[in-house]
Amino acid sequence: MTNKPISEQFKSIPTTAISDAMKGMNNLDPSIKPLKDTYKISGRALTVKMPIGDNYSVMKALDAAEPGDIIVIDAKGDLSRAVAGDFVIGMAKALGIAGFVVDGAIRDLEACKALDFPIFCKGTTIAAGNKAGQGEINTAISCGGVSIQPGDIIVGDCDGVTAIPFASAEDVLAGSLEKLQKDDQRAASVSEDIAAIKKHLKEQLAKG
Ligand SMILES: O=C([O-])CC(=O)C(=O)O
Repeated sequence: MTNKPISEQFKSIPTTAISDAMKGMNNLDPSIKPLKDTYKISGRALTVKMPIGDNYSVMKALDAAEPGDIIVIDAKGDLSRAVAGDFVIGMAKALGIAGFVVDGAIRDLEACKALDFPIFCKGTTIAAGNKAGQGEINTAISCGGVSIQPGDIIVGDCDGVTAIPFASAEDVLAGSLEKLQKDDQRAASVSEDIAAIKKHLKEQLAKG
């Protein structure tokens, strides 16, 4: 047994195994991708709901965040205004925030990559957001087509981002570990043995 918080126990598990354990139900839209393939995040969601183009509430989120939180932003899929650039991301990194997941865009791509802070987003843009004072933090949001509650567990890697409702985290963890073990057994059962591969394919095709 481990004493690690459950949100950290997902860090070594690929999103694909977590997705399989949840039957693919809570994966964010695949257009939300890491800026670098090496990024892997796992932590509790601090949610942000912002009107298109107004990133005031992202500042509120930075102010409220605890180290290890993942800022998950419902930016309504807008790609015309950035929710953050290298200045905001630099502050997030210094505060110990574990990552940004955005249904929208960031800017200052080169500088953001140089900060080596895990950002998962739909794209990049040039224009900054306004800070008009609207938006909410820590309320239920929809990000990338998935409902996310504050405190849900967010896991992201090179394949994308998935959200685990906190109440089902123990079950999903057990299901993901079981799936990983099955995947290993399946791979070992065929290895590079052509006869074993043919047998496996025959069994799969017989199910069709
Ligand atoms: O301040 C902003 O809203 C976006 C920005 O340019 C930065 O974070 O560098």
